[in-house]
Amino acid sequence: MIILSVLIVGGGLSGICLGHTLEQQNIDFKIIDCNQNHSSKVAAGMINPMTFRRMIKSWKADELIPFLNQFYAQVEEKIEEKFLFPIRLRRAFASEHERALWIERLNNPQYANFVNPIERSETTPNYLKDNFGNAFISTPGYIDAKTFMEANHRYFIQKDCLQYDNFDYSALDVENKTYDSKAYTQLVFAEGFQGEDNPFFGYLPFKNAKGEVLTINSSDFREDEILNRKCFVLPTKNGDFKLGSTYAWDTKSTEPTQGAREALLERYEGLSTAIIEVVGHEAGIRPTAADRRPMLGEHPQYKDLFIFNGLGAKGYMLAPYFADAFVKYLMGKAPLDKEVDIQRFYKKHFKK
Ligand SMILES: Cc1cc2nc3c(=O)[nH]c(=O)nc-3n(C[C@H](O)[C@H](O)[C@H](O)COP(=O)(O)OP(=O)(O)OC[C@H]3O[C@@H](n4cnc5c(N)ncnc54)[C@H](O)[C@@H]3O)c2cc1C
Repeated sequence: MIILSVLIVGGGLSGICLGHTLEQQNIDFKIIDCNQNHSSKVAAGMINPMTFRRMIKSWKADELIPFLNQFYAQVEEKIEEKFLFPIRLRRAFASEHERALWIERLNNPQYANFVNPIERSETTPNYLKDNFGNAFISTPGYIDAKTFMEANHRYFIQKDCLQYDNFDYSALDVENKTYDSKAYTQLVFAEGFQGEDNPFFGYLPFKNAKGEVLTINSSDFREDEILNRKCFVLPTKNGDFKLGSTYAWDTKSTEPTQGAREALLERYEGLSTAIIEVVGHEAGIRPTAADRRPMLGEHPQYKDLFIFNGLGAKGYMLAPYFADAFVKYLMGKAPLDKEVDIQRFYKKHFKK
């Protein structure tokens, strides 16, 4: 039997999903988190299985969706908190071309789980600027990110599996596998965008993307659907709505900006006529790899030193599935998918 004691640095979505997966396998673990989250907590938490640009399924959607449905339902039951809200996603087509692609997907059985017939005007909200038609995407809905984070932190703190602290690299002895003089068997860095400053993994091609989201009020919006075209309007359990989101690269600032606020409101004006009031504005940074695939795996020189990062813009969709794959890999049960394994970057950075 393998006895592991895993130290996880970072208690965002990645650290939490790893924690639950390790707990399921009866593996001892501890999460250290500095309690300053700038991604998982501000995320809209939308699960969107389509990539609209080319109107295709997003990467691995067929495997990820059933997995996350089961995973989040189990976590909700375990921690006694509801955070996954099933709701449909209405796509307002951006062009005739997009509408035509949608009709092609409707005739393709491989898309049967995700696409639905084009909506009639009677079922379309009157506030939608509906130039090319619209249709629903079947999705599990959205995760209320703040509830998810707070409830999971409470759960792991109460189990003594999470402590708030800044990870001190100078207290790490990678040769003897100790941190702060305490032994671990494996160490996983799940630090989100701050991973690019990690002294062991900072060489990886991070291409982090800042994102901003507004919280808005409106008495007009339907509360039973997410609306999407160039921006999204997502109802929350508190009765307000999230309007998001922007992308900006090459910045480490987590401050909201006037420019992003204006950009979101301009996109909103192209989507809907409903009167809105802005009541909040948040920013965060999506930890993203240059090739937009997760970055998972072991350091090429230091054994038992791992990274779990790069979940990008669809973390809530990817994390459950890849936490499971990663724990199997830690236990020596299965190799990592080559597309996510950081070995894909070794050649460039390390000679044999
Ligand atoms: C505006 C915005 C909107 C988004 N919308 C969606 C969406 O709708 N759907 C979706 O699926 N995804 C969305 N995402 C993406 C999603 O939020 C990310 O993929 C995911 O949160 C990444 O989680 P993570 O745990 O890897 O990183 P993080 O959430 O950044 O967590 C890393 C954690 O590590 C801790 N940490 C870092 N360094 C240290 C250290 N040295 N010591 C101790 N602790 C440390 C930090 O405090 C933090 O808590 C969005 C992101 C943003 C910014």
